[in-house]
Amino acid sequence: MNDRLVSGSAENEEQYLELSLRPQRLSQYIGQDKVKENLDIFIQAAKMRGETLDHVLLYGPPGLGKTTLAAIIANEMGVNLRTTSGPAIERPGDLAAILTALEPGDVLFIDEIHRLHRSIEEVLYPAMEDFCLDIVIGKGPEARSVRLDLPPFTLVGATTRVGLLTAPLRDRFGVLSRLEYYRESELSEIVERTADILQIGIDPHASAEISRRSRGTPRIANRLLRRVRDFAQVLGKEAISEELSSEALERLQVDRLGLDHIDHKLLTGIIEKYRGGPVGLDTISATIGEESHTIEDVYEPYLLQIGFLQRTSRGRMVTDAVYRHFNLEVPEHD
Ligand SMILES: Nc1ncnc2c1ncn2[C@@H]1O[C@H](COP(=O)(O)OP(=O)(O)OP(=O)(O)O)[C@@H](O)[C@H]1O
Ligand SMILES: [Mg+2]
Repeated sequence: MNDRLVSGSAENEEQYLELSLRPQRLSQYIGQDKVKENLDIFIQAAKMRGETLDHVLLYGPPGLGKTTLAAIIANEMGVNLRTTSGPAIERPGDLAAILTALEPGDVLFIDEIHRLHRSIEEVLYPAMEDFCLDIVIGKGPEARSVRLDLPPFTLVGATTRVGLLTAPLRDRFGVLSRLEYYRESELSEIVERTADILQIGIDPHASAEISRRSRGTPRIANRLLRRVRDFAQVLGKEAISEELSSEALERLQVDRLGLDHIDHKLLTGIIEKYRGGPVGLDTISATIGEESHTIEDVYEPYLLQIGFLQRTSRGRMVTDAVYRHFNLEVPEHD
């Protein structure tokens, strides 16, 4: 799935590139206006009171800027950012070690927080609520619990699957921010900003075209831009013209809505084999050979967002828009 050009997740080498592309301040963070306005107020208020910022949960599809925002929060608060992730914390002791090493006010970023083990979550509850740790020393009848004070800190959690978070954990976040897919105009701004950093010129029509094909996702926009830049470089061009970008995007086989061969397989599969649906997720999964949870987390959200798929109680259905997109005759409805 990671060799997919329009995948929202980051490939390995990409993670390094992204570091240099990440905006550092809230004012440079494009789009997500509501999330930004709220955070701005909460950050200012916390700073005025000289307190730490309340715990923040960021959720939404991959590549929309959760990690970026976590770093911005730390920057704006003027504190250190400590980064870890749900799967990286294997034992309660690992988390205890991280928490006791924090300095007052620090931001602790836990990526993929839905993957934290339950026993580790329980360590987190008193830490988030009362800034303390309850540790058990010894075993059996000798065992006793010791309470350790922690410095006040801000937990920033990120997840693509907020539904998997337990209620007690979710309830301990004071700020819940849902990131949305970006508008085309916002993506164009992001593409132009990135082109600037990469020191290549770009025609506004070209950045608009890249944005249209980026599934509302900055990571994909930046990735398509880099691939288009490769074409420009090889052809010895100093700027990306409209013509060059359309030709390059055509060759990259990302269609005009940013759909690739897997989306095509999924959508035409439902049309050809199940007359447009409804059809169950597991059946789709077997038909196209992708795991159900991958379909649910990775492929489906954007197709739902653009109104190409509908979720019904009896399964998934394609909409008329899909038939039109593939130049197929729209079936009659009764
Ligand atoms: N609002 C934004 N303005 C400018 N660039 C952005 C914005 N949001 C994201 N980006 C760029 O998109 C890329 C991906 O963002 P980021 O890594 O923060 O996404 P993410 O939500 O953490 O993804 P994942 O769920 O895979 O962890 C980064 O290179 C970042 O520079
Ligand atoms: Mg991230």
